[in-house]
Amino acid sequence: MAPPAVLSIAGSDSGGGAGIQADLKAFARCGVHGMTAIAALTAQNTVGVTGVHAVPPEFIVEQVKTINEDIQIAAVKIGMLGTAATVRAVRTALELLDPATPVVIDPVMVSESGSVLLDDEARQAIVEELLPLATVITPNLPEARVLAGGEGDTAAWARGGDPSRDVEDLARALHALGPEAVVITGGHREEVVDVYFDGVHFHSLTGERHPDGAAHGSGCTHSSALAAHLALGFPPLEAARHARAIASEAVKHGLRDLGRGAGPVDALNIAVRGLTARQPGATTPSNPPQRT
Ligand SMILES: Nc1ncnc2c1ncn2[C@@H]1O[C@H](COP(=O)(O)OP(=O)(O)O)[C@@H](O)[C@H]1O
Ligand SMILES: Cc1ncc(COP(=O)(O)O)c(N)n1
Repeated sequence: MAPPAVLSIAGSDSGGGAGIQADLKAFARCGVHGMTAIAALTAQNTVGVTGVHAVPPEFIVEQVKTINEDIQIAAVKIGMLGTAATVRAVRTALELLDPATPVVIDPVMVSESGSVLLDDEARQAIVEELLPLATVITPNLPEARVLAGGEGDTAAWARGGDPSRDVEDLARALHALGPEAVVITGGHREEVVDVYFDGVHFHSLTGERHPDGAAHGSGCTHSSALAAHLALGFPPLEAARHARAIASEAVKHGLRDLGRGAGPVDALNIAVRGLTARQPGATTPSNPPQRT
């Protein structure tokens, strides 16, 4: 029997750390088939984003429509969207799907390296067009503050929004925007606790804090793992617990020395696989092949 097939509608990170590239690794880690509708292209490395290229809205819809005509989509994860036109295209695409399809929205605003990935009109469009359709939304703490603030702009990220609002207060405000459940992820807090709220109960999802320096893509990995577990049949709270554990493990195995900036998470622990697969005498970056 084929594994569940999960769709990521998100941006491409050319450096392979976050976005679609992290999503596919997380899907593979969870044992689901990954599919993609690329919503934006970024020229990006671990240090920053030098350019963003929007995808024509009708082509975003076409990617989803074509998949949906042939493959049963067991869950959707939505990541970086960038512009309001892209948000509206994603809304149109979601309307093509079975309304029972679980939808996880990671409202990506700013990269780990500090580049703004969502304009203000798009942020408002996400609140109005997408959050009411979500099964689970997964903002990190600064994103939660900006979304719950209503007013303000994405640059409020840098100022941290209103720090006086506690996490539970923020989760209540975000739940009122329409999603069935909210997970405020904990990577930006001293204690890495993800706070889950389903409109009635709060749950603290705890675990070890792994060293900083390799969390680029942690939010993408988390939301993709959550969508994968919904596709595998887990209830949202259990899916969020698994997602926290998988994202945390990906931070632990993150590629801290890959570039000059925050290293990418690694949900597949590729470095260890490479070491075990490498044959004695095989070429390594410190022993490059000679040009003839
Ligand atoms: N240093 C860390 N140690 C363990 N888990 C982490 C760490 N940083 C982030 N995580 C986990 O990764 C997931 C994504 O969190 P976060 O970093 O807040 O998202 P984002 O990448 O959107 O800022 C969460 O489940 C969080 O608990
Ligand atoms: C295409 C794309 N999508 C999402 C992120 C956010 O991930 P992070 O905050 O870990 O940099 C990113 N940097 N690039």
